[in-house]
Amino acid sequence: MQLLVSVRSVAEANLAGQLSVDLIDLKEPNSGSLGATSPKVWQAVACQWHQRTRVSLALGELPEVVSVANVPAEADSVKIGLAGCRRQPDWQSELSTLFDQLPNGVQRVAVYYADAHLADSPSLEDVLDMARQLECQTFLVDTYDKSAGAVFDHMSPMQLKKLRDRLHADGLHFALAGSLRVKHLSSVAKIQPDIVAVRGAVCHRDRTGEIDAELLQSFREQLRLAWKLDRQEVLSRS
Ligand SMILES: O=C[C@H](O)COP(=O)(O)O
Repeated sequence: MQLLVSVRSVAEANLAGQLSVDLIDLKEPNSGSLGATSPKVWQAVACQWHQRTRVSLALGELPEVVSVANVPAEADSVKIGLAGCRRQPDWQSELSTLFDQLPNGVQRVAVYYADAHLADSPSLEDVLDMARQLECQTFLVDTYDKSAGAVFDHMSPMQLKKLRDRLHADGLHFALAGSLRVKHLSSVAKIQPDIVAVRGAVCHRDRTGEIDAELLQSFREQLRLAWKLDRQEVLSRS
């Protein structure tokens, strides 16, 4: 299990990097669930950190992404949200065109919004189909409307566990996000995603505040403990 932390600036990326998170994810929280930071920040962070940790980029929602020309080759992966695409017939081919323009080696993340009805985004089956067709390496479940609860308000742990099994059978990594908090970690540990992705839980106030080193360290420790406890329970039952 790896920890991804979304950061909005070079300073926050440096903090997350110094605390050895597994993935530094660049994202502007004031611009929505997958809001993009500037290409200048992508470049600076990817160049500085790519040899020590993976750097992922949020590029925004598909209808507003016009180009991926500024994505640095040092980035590990990119994700593009699908809000507003549910009734757009060409969303998959538009996404495919953008993915094909990425620098070699930059991985593709498929994004499914658990609150798809609020995002007007494609269904789970449609996003799964796209992930296979466009050869995505990771499948992210996140929430679009951060004021409408956490991921578990839209999908049950059982649904997420079944999804993880399907993704693993297809050779995809599973990343789980959506206003995850310490109180959710025992459920998260049972689901066993490959990547746990957060921002709000490790910020002052809310996800638009600043990342706090102590909150980040404490969240990571709680995640480690929840994982350990779950593994012990599994072993004791077997
Ligand atoms: O990719 C992960 C997201 O940035 C999670 O943000 P959140 O924890 O505030 O929902």
